[in-house]
Amino acid sequence: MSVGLPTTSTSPVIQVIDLWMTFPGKTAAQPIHVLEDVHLQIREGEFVCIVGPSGCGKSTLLNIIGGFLKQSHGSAIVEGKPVNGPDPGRIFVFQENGVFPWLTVEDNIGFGLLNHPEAHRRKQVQHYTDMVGLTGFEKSYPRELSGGMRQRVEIARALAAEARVLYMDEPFGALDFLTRLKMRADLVRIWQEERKTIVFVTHDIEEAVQLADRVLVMSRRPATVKEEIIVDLPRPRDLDDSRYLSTRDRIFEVMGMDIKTGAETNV
Ligand SMILES: Nc1ncnc2c1ncn2[C@@H]1O[C@H](COP(=O)(O)OP(=O)(O)OP(=O)(O)O)[C@@H](O)[C@H]1O
Repeated sequence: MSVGLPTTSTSPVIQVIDLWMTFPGKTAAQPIHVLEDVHLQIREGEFVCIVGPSGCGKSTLLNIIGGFLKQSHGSAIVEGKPVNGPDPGRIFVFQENGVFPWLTVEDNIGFGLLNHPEAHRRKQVQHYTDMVGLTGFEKSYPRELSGGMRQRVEIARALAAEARVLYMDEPFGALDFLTRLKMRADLVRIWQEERKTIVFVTHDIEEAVQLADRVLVMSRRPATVKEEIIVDLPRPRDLDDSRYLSTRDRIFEVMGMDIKTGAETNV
């Protein structure tokens, strides 16, 4: 399925055309076909979540768009050019352990600005430290912070480095439930202030509906984009709103899961 842009959109910042990915298996006769015929477009400033069954290839797709893996076939075009390796303007935020343990919060956040004038660096660091709610912790080391605070450091570091695109792979996956809820709300606020393009991979369908402009639902492996669901709801989203709940239920349905029991259905 080809998924695209709302009709009012400008040209896409990310474009994936007929993308296939196969990993060599343990033997040449058993290659692992992961992605097949993936097409997608993401416009500047859009917040897109990718969901799908475990092991279907979500991280693989993100790693190809991010320049860490080379596809077997097809094109990944970002900011008008074929992806040919990572780019400092497009930053990954992973589940955990992305911060440098030997640097303080402020040095972590300012890490991408080492070549910039000191005054600019300090201003950026303070601005993003405040934005992610870490004011007062500038001199702390990561070991002195909670998991949620460490994720805030990572997000602030990406923003301070003036990333235009954020690739987020289960960034809140290691956090407890309440911290996840808080981080989601904060990420929405930050995205509304910054309007970066965000591509966010998650297992969590509720998280996707809470965050995204569009949710891309992938099929089982070899995966393609099975359906795109537009989440046209005002933010911050009311998790009891019937439209929120019906969007969530639709994604469960597309994924072939029974919302009440978690059992797979025959979709
Ligand atoms: N470098 C690799 N070499 C061989 N196989 C790989 C490699 N990377 C991923 N795979 C395989 O590709 C498939 C897709 O993996 P991927 O991590 O992209 O899925 P995912 O949807 O992100 O998974 P999850 O939801 O569990 O995080 C898996 O079967 C995995 O074992």
